[in-house]
Amino acid sequence: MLDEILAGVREDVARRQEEVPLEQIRQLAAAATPPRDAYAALRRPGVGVIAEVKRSSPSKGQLAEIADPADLAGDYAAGGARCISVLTEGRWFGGSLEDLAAVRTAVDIPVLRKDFVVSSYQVHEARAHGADLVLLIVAALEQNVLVGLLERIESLGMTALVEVHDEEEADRALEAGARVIGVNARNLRTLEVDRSVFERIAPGLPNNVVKIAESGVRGPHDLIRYASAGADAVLVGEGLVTQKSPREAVAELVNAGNHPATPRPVR
Ligand SMILES: O=P(O)(O)OC[C@@H](O)[C@@H](O)c1c[nH]c2ccccc12
Repeated sequence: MLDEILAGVREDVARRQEEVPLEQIRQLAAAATPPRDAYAALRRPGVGVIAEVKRSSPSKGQLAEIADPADLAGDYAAGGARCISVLTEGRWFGGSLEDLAAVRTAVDIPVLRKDFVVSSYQVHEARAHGADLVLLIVAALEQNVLVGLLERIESLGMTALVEVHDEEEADRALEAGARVIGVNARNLRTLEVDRSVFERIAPGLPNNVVKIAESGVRGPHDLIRYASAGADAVLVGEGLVTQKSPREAVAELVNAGNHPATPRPVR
């Protein structure tokens, strides 16, 4: 699955780059409104909620229409989300860079560009559309490319969220210098969800690394389970976009994350 998605992404990037060349997107990135400090936001006390704008997924097809992503993001922020994640991949997830830009102007919290980033062009593009955080998927990148992209993201003042799915990838993320690591419970090759992956990997990560549990959060009890294993934040898509009131659904998770009985990471 991952390889098929990546092939489409490379085609789409090449097409966009023909229209807006690298030099131009660099200038747009340099002129963009300054990045917000996502690292600081994610280190605040309590388990944070990163709420995702996600229309479709390769495993489930369409999840929600989301006619107005800015509106949804506003609801997430009102519910107490720490950051907003915006899927910008179009073919499988139904997202776009326009969604990212619209969300960024609608909220005052950090915004993640969630995509399959394989080139520095996409990093500048992320910044040009307002991103504060950029996802890097270790399974999709050679080590030297991972290192280069991570440095590029941080040098533009953004934060890299480095996604892993097993111990070997976690070691590669640390070696690359990641300070925010996301453990995806979903295997991007098979699309299967295994919530125990976070419990296996998180205890091996250093205290100063921000740990994010990604995928499979259906409600407060999954958040508490991830928190017990050391999560600083959870990243939630399907479990929010399919709710009648996404704002209340976020608020419920945020309340669970702030509850005195909910474990919090030691540092
Ligand atoms: O909808 P869920 O199960 O709450 O998952 C959200 C998020 O973790 C998922 O969208 C995701 C995690 N890593 C990714 C990488 C690419 C695309 C999507 C993702």
